Amino acid sequence: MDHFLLVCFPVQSSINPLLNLAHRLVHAGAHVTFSTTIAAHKCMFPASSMLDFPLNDPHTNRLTYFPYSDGNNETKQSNYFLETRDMCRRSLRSIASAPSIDGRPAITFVIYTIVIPWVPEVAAELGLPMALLWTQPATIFSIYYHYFHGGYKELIVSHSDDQSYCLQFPGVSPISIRDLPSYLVPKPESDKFEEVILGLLEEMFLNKRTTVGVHEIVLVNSFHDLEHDVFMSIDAKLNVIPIGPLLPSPIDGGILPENIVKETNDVKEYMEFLNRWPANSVIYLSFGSIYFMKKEQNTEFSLALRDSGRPYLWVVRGAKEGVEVNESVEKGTGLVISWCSQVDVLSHNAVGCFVTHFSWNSTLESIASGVPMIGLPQCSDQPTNVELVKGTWKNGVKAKVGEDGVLKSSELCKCLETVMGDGERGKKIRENAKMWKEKTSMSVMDGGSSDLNLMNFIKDIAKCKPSYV
Ligand SMILES: O=c1ccn([C@@H]2O[C@H](COP(=O)(O)OP(=O)(O)O[C@H]3O[C@H](CO)[C@@H](O)[C@H](O)[C@H]3O)[C@@H](O)[C@H]2O)c(=O)[nH]1
Repeated sequence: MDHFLLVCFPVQSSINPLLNLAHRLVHAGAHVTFSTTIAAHKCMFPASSMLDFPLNDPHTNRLTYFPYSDGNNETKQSNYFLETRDMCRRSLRSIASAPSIDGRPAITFVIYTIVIPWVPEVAAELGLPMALLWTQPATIFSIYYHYFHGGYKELIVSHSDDQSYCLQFPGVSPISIRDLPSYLVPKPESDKFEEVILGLLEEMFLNKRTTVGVHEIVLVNSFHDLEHDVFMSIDAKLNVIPIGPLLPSPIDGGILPENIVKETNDVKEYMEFLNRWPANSVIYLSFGSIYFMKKEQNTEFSLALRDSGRPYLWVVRGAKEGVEVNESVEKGTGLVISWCSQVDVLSHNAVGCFVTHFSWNSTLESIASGVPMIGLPQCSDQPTNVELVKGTWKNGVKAKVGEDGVLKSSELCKCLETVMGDGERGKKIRENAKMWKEKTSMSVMDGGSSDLNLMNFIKDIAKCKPSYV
């Protein structure tokens, strides 16, 4: 049986799906070593010290946590993009090339998440086969792929004055330039952060030694029915395999380690809050693990929540600027918390709507729970994801943001009424959400398309001759 080394970019949105994949591989009988930075590892296991490496999972003897060092072992804020690359590479090489890890066989296969292109370099140096875990929709993969390989870059640049210009990517509904992943949209002023990310993506898509470059295996956190046309249109030699959704929940009886974001709330408090409300009545607001909404936006949210008259659970990370403790909170109809187990919240039947920024894990988790969405995309893949929700899956709406970039309370109230109210559109959206929930569970059940794909991937690794649906 193979021993997989799973390597992760140190953010919640990469750790959650990769950790779920680790559990699935273990469930299938494989050995797994899970590796992220030491700083992120310490957040996952606050009680352990550096001397604990490698750390065995308490629930299975086939899963080990063995972090790599990026030279900054105390904070996950390090600049892990460029400066620390050599350090990461050296540290990972010593893990990947160890003759055995804690008495287990040596590593035989490497799986890595996006924006860490030095991982496939290490795997290639050591002669280890590898796969990329793409943690965004297949649609986004296809768009980037054709941007770098199919002449779309030139097309976008030549139409940079007209962001309503429509592009047709294979398998993707026509999409205007403004709705593309934000890193691809030409901007009047350069944005250093976006340029760095785009550079890393370009490296990954063009480097012949990486998975995407040598046309090996790309595992996607999505499922066949959700993005059927895209999966059918992607070049077969790429071996793009849907195995999702990879949701942050234990599947082998184990308990997942704590979230890397340290802010935690008393689980009992918010679950008890949800228990008090009837089915589909509560608005849940949360914006992932990276973005902070500005004060003006939180003020508008506070007003909308008060005016909507509906109960709500609102996750506000960090300072609660602009979050007004209004009447609703005093009356006990609203709860503002710093963090929650989102999958548990979304699968609670009291939750009737998710106000989100359409990051991919949140979107998939909402789809899997059958919860309709309202959203205000911020950047990255989010502007494209919202088009899929609104136009293709029809299980949510995009809120209209004002010219100052703020979603006004009146507009949010309108969206809430559309999605949660008695109108025909809301009914249709809720029906679609339910339909996608069923399709999701069919894809991951024993014998479902994602389940079969993962099992075939595991079986075929040795043969290197995959056959997937
Ligand atoms: O209170 C909370 C808030 C979040 N989460 C979890 O944290 C993860 C957050 O991931 P995601 O929803 O994808 O949000 P971001 O952290 O914003 O995701 C980044 O990474 C994603 C995957 O690459 C991209 O789609 C996004 O655009 C990018 O912002 C999810 O699994 C959530 O369930 C919780 O458990 N509790």
